[in-house]
Amino acid sequence: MSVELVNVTKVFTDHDNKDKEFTAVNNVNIKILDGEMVTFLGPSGCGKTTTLRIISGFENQTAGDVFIGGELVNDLPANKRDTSMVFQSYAIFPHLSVRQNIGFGLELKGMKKNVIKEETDKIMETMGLTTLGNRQPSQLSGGQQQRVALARAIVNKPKVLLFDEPLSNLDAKLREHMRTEIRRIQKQFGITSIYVTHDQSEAMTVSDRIMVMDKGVIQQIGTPFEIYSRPQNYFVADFIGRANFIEADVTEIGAESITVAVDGTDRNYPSWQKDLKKGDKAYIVIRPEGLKLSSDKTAHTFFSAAVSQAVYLGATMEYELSVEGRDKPVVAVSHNPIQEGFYKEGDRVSVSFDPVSAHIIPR
Ligand SMILES: Nc1ncnc2c1ncn2[C@@H]1O[C@H](COP(=O)(O)OP(=O)(O)OP(=O)(O)O)[C@@H](O)[C@H]1O
Repeated sequence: MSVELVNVTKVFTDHDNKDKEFTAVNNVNIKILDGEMVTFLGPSGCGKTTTLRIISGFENQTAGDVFIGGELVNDLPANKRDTSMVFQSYAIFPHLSVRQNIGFGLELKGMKKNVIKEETDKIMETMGLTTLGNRQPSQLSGGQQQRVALARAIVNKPKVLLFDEPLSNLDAKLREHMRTEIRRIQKQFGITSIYVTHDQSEAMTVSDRIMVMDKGVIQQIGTPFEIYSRPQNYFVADFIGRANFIEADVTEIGAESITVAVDGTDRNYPSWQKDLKKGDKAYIVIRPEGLKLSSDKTAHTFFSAAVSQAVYLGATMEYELSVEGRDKPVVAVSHNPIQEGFYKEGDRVSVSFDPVSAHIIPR
């Protein structure tokens, strides 16, 4: 079932000072398609949880409309919206067994005992909980508890699943495992899902599309590829992953490429933010893995640099490079250091990159 927000705004008023207002969500517009999984991503306080709570009905918007399955739900209370929320604190009942926890919602609905058993068995099998049915929550690991919470949400067959930072209480390894699990189950059931996180790699793993927010405002909505490789603006490029920003000026815009000049030298790039016009100030955004290092001084280079830090991480080698005339160091990552060679602190290197790895944004 689709979920649509039209011009949704939330203004909080300070309890002690009624004149003081704070806009937590500012004119948000998004349509989430049936069966799609969309993540709201952004720094703490950007308004992602408030937006989710507005969809669930736990919070009322100040202005704008919320549609679920094409139906206007502004005046529908949370329990009538056919959404189900999975929280970071699992909110499973400590005094009920796993099986009772999962079947709880079905019992509330007054379903027959044998149907409840059937439905509960099915979901427990899908979620790998079959052998844990009689355990109490206190006898479960964090990951198992989270799986019970998820099973309990899914067994009710909600039209929309809402996830509020569901994995933030788990350790790193379990988080990685659970996010692929959540994605697998979401796809299997085809449930429209909205997921809130401040963890980028979690967002990249679980999402069809990501909505990046800052200060209540949408910065970009796009696939993980678009968000990472084709950021709309400086905020998105800087917030998602790591990026190097090279100051440039737009000298020409063609059908297939943009020409920008760095220190007076023109070069063409195939990918750019389409609001840019000739004469605009721009940044070339280049991710650390897009940079190629070489010790060959005669190689075609973008700039030459000195290695100021070299960190070996096993799978990758990370470099911090200092470039004359630049205050900020340039960051480069080699994903195959054994083949590409190791550089050590103090080495001089030539730095180049393929224009396809770069993206041009407004400055
Ligand atoms: N009930 C409230 N009254 C006043 N201000 C609120 C209320 N709830 C949230 N806010 C403010 O609205 C802003 C957005 O909050 P929200 O919880 O949506 O952010 P978030 O992006 O989910 O952040 P986090 O990742 O820290 O949870 C914050 O500045 C928060 O302090």
